[in-house]
Amino acid sequence: MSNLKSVFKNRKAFIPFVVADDPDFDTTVANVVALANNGADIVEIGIPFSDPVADGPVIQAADLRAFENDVTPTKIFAMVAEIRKQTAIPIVFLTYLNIVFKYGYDAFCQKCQALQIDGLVIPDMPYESRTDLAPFADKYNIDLIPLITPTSGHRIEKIAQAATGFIYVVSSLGITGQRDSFDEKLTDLVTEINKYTTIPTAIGFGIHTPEQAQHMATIADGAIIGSAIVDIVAQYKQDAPTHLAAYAQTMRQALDNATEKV
Ligand SMILES: O=P(O)(O)OC[C@@H](O)[C@@H](O)c1c[nH]c2ccccc12
Repeated sequence: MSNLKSVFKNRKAFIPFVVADDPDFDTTVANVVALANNGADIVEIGIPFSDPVADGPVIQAADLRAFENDVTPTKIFAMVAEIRKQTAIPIVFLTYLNIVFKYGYDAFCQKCQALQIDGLVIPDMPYESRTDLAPFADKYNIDLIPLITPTSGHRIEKIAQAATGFIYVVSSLGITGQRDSFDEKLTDLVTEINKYTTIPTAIGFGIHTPEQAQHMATIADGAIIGSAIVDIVAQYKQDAPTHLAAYAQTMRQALDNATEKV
């Protein structure tokens, strides 16, 4: 079984997202370790890209800070190597296809495997375009985590059936960032996905409070939290790890309180 899929067996998954090299190399390492030690089940590490079409202002600003530090995939692989000295937590990269293409599909996936990166989330790679990268992901046992959105419609069946690891359910249309309310139809979307697959689902986009996380975990198998985490990093900079630890514990508790509704 995919390492990622097995994460969801025992509890609702808490999946925080950080931007690599924001505010710096060492703090990124410390942030991931703090999240891992305080209730995260998978950490999503963002590899900044110059044209992040799906990202809202909070994550775009973090990308810019990382670019000021001359972030590159090579530097991020070195960060993960440091992280791996301290935690075995499952990690997925979130990035855009051009980053992987430029590094080389084979070399990138090989490097991921060497660092125990379990999956890739690539928001600008539609399901239909995954065929170039998929053979390399398969070769090195990397899950390509698909995104399903409220407008995926008739494509849901084939996306769900081909999925490995978990499915990233995008809560609402638009860009990343905090939201105050969510469409009631989200439950129907997850129910529809579950008709076609037993792969776990995690909901992301807009979740920032423990109450929202708990609600999402009654609908799906986990919650992905990005901008709220990146905001804490922006605010506390080198002191972020202790603040992230406290936030992670709150989210962990909220997810543990969730009971399955569907
Ligand atoms: O920031 P939010 O609203 O909590 O959403 C998660 C998100 O940040 C993370 O998964 C993500 C960062 N960049 C993305 C681009 C596309 C899809 C998802 C993402």
